[in-house]
Amino acid sequence: KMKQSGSGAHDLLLFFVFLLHVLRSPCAASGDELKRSGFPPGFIFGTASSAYQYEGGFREGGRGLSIWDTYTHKHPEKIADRSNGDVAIDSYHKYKEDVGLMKDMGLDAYRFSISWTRILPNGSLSGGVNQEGIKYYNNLINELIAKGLKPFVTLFHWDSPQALEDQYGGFLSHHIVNDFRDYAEVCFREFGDRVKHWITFNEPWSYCTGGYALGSLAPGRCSPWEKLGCVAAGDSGREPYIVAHHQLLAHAAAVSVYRRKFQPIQKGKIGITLVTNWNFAYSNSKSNSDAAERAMDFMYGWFMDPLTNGEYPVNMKMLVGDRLPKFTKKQSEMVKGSFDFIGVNYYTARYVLDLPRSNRVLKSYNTDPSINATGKLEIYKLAASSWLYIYPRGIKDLLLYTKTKYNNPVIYVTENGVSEMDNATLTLEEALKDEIRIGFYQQHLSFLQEAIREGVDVKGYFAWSLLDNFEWADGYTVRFGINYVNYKDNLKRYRKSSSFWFQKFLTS
Ligand SMILES: N=C(Cc1ccccc1)N[C@@H]1O[C@H](CO[C@@H]2OC[C@@H](O)[C@H](O)[C@H]2O)[C@@H](O)[C@H](O)[C@H]1O
Repeated sequence: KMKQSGSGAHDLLLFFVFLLHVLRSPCAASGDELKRSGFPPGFIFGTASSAYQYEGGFREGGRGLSIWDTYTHKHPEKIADRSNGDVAIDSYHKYKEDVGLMKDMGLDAYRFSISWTRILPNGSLSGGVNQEGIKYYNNLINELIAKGLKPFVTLFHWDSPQALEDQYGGFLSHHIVNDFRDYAEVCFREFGDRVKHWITFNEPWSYCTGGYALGSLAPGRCSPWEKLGCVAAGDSGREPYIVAHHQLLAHAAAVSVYRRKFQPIQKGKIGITLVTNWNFAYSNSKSNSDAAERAMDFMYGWFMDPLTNGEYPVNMKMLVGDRLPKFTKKQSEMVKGSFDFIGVNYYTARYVLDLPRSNRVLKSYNTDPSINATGKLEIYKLAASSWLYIYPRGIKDLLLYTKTKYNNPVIYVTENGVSEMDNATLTLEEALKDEIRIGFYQQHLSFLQEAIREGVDVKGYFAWSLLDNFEWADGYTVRFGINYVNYKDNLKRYRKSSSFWFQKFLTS
């Protein structure tokens, strides 16, 4: 449950502690101001969003139902304010205004996702292609290009077709590989003449653990004994690994089609977006250092190892055993190297301590790593979202770790941001003053600049998020927007202080 921030004095103390941290950040200390010109020429700055969190119009334009429509309609108790994305922030109708806002801010690009069931309402190609859905995304893409913005398109941001969930259990079945591949091919064909940056999946870690081990995201499955209020009985010790395996195979199948049939002509780039905490040892004991390595392997290596080496991390093979699916030789070769870039979503960090291995019989992704990942005072919890401890230098550490461990891949930071609680007692004017968010971006961009100067091949950065939106389990109770949405007045958009700060930064 979200912790309401305490009294004003508490916030003030935290803010001063936070400022101390800012003053410790290298760039501020060395005095060389953070400037856009400090980034490489051609470096792309954008904002990010996703279909279910922004569009609304859930039954308009021929759209088929996704698992998030079903999950929120059947289980409103799983959402903090019992809300859903039926209307969301109505970008389905307001996208021209939103693109105008991006232009006013001086942004270079916009990362958004395509709703699979707007294109294929029944999930599969045989179920029919929805021309109205194609029209909507053509309109959005054309508007972006007309305003000088580059579209970065995510094919899957958690909104699986309900029809495929009903037909064969969605990502629990290998059948989804071909259906996802077919969906991706329709998008490459219809939009690939203008879309030159494709992201297959957003955060497979979140989908596989939130949806199949933690009960925090649709389809909300987990082992009955996990007592997480899951809405369906699953198997926390097997299903997350099965779903991840099928997402990697589906990703590789889509990349293979793109490289064979479209990339030679359209000359775009394709990748995948992963999320991870920066997990580091609570102390430099061997046991805690090993625990930190396991934490990185179970969250990041789970996908980065197969993508880079064609195999799951040794730590996972050892601790998950025969519950971890195996790649055939052909599958391993398809997954290995199946990207032109990696999208990295960075939000937060964790101290990690070793947990003695338990020989418990009830197996779960949640206990397999045998770690205790915690925040600590040095990692400031200023965000509304209880999991979001702010640790700016974690973005640099994570990017250097990626460069060193995974052969220096091309990287886009595809999400980075911070939230505040929706607070009904604030006036609109007060709600627009998001100084903490400005500090968050100043620090993270400073550490990002350092990582680039130390050789990490980062080509762009996307802030989460352009606008306040439907934040999954937290509904509309937390706000990540650089721009404000007034849920009480026709979803009107207002620029927060951070929106003006970005505009100034982008011309500095
Ligand atoms: N939200 C995550 C990862 C995650 C998953 C389950 C539980 C906590 C955090 N990743 C990205 O973070 C963004 C911010 O996530 C929010 O962070 C605060 C949480 O309390 C809230 O539920 C979540 O939506 C999402 O909006 C993007 O769609 C998603 O790509």
